[in-house]
Amino acid sequence: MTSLSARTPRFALVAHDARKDEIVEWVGLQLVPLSGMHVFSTGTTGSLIKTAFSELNVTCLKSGPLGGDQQIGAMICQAELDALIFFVDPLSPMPHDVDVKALTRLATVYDLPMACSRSTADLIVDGLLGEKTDERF
Ligand SMILES: O=C(CO)COP(=O)(O)O
Repeated sequence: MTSLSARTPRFALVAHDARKDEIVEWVGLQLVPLSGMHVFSTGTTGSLIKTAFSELNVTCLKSGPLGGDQQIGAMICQAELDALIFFVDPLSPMPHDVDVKALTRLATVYDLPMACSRSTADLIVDGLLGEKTDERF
């Protein structure tokens, strides 16, 4: 087993419009651990996070409806991510619903730690940075 310090954890952070304020707030609460990670994000979510926390290492992909969800899905297939934090809006129809479903499906297929809520996102951060029993690091 390699140690966590062997490489920087890579997190994808994504939120639908109704939950963008929530993900920015969550990032603020997890700023210390996230500072040691490489963050990938869909376009609009990533810009908001970058604006709020310029000290974070954030790579912005395409906006979700323009292919950003699919870019993150491709990263999952290529084992380029360690976790997906995806604050989904369960109450609104989405024009790119198929992309949303494909993304969560791929996270499941590849057994990638995925959180759609703050409490689970906290558990993932704690789990990945706590005592390591996970051979992915
Ligand atoms: O739509 C999204 C995820 O499905 C998020 O995309 P944005 O961060 O570009 O709004």
